[in-house]
Amino acid sequence: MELFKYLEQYDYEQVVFCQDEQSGLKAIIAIHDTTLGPALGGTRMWTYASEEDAIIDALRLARGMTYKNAAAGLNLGGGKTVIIGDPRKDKNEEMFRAFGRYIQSLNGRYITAEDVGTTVEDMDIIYQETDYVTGISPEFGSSGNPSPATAYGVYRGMKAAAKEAFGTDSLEGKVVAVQGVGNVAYHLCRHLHEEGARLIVTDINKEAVKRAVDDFGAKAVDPDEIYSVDCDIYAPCALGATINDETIPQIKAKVIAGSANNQLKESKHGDIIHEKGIVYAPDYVINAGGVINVADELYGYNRERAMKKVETIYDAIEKIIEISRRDQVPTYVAADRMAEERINRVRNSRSQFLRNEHNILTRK
Ligand SMILES: NC(=O)C1=CN([C@@H]2O[C@H](COP(=O)(O)OP(=O)(O)OC[C@H]3O[C@@H](n4cnc5c(N)ncnc54)[C@H](O)[C@@H]3O)[C@@H](O)[C@H]2O)C=CC1
Ligand SMILES: CC(C)CC(=O)C(=O)O
Repeated sequence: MELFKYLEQYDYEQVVFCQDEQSGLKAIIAIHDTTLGPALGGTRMWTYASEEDAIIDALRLARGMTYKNAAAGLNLGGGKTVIIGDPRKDKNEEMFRAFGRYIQSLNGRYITAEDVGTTVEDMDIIYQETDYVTGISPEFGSSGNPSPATAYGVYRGMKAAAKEAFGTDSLEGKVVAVQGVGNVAYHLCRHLHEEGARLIVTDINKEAVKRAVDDFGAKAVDPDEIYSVDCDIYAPCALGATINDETIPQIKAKVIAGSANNQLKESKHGDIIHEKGIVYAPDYVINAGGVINVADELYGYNRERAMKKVETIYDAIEKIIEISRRDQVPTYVAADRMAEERINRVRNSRSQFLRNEHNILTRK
């Protein structure tokens, strides 16, 4: 791939390749934009088919964080890490310590947290080497696992999208097809079950499926079947790019609302679902609960304050739907506009000669 051409196209600031032979660490830290503040975004550990796939994933996820943090009103920029490896087999303490030292070397330009394949325990190890990590154990005064907060935000955003599609935000009796019932979606299923929604679930991990079936009476289907099931709402909660040329013709849902990052394979897929009349809750707006929660740590964590802000994801989705209607654009375009307007306002108001050196990391 022509890396610099790609970096230029979306104006990335920095990419750091981290290698530690002894522990097996191979990681890519991508920092997209720090206009609003230090780049905050989680660390994903995954087995990629190629190094190029890993780089592209890191870059796409980092850019998504710039938009997510901006749209959520956080004073944070966008970044993300991917560690190449199998989270079930390749993790070790030295790897996360080595990674922590790389984060420390960036001096606060990048702050990490959990993502797919990493846990609170991994963040605790990183914390041995750097202060620039969130989502560590509550014993350290931190917010712990961000997934329940993410799930609550998705639940709130799903209700707002349902109101647009069905005329009511009640999810009682609605059929929700959930793809991937991992950390976030398990908690999402709990909220939906408590409200009386009916669940259809799938996962490549059989234990995760069994837990949702046992705990919430969900119906299980094979991974390939989830797109075509009869449902009101499709909730993509696994990996990205599941809204694409192959899946769109199969989807019967009137709402797409889930936690996965980068759900649209390409922008054109956002246009296609809009033309089909599907209400799409833009991924980085609806799944901002986790980052809102961990970002609160930077001011001294207060769960009540954090969750109050997570609740407002309902209003954010309502606002985006309103802009989409008013400007006759798909919801993903409306969300991008909202995020870009905020970044540009701040960028333009910054003087070259009066830089603010204030560091929001009060823990330092
Ligand atoms: N954990 C968090 O707080 C946040 C997570 N997200 C995003 O939400 C999504 C889920 O995150 P987590 O729940 O933390 O991850 P997770 O790893 O706990 O859950 C993902 C689940 O998807 C399953 N899966 C993977 N590929 C699949 C496929 N092709 N078909 C069906 N199931 C499949 C996995 O087996 C796993 O159970 C990810 O895209 C993540 O980036 C976004 C914001 C915050
Ligand atoms: C898991 C979060 C704390 C941050 C993040 O990386 C995300 O929202 O995707």
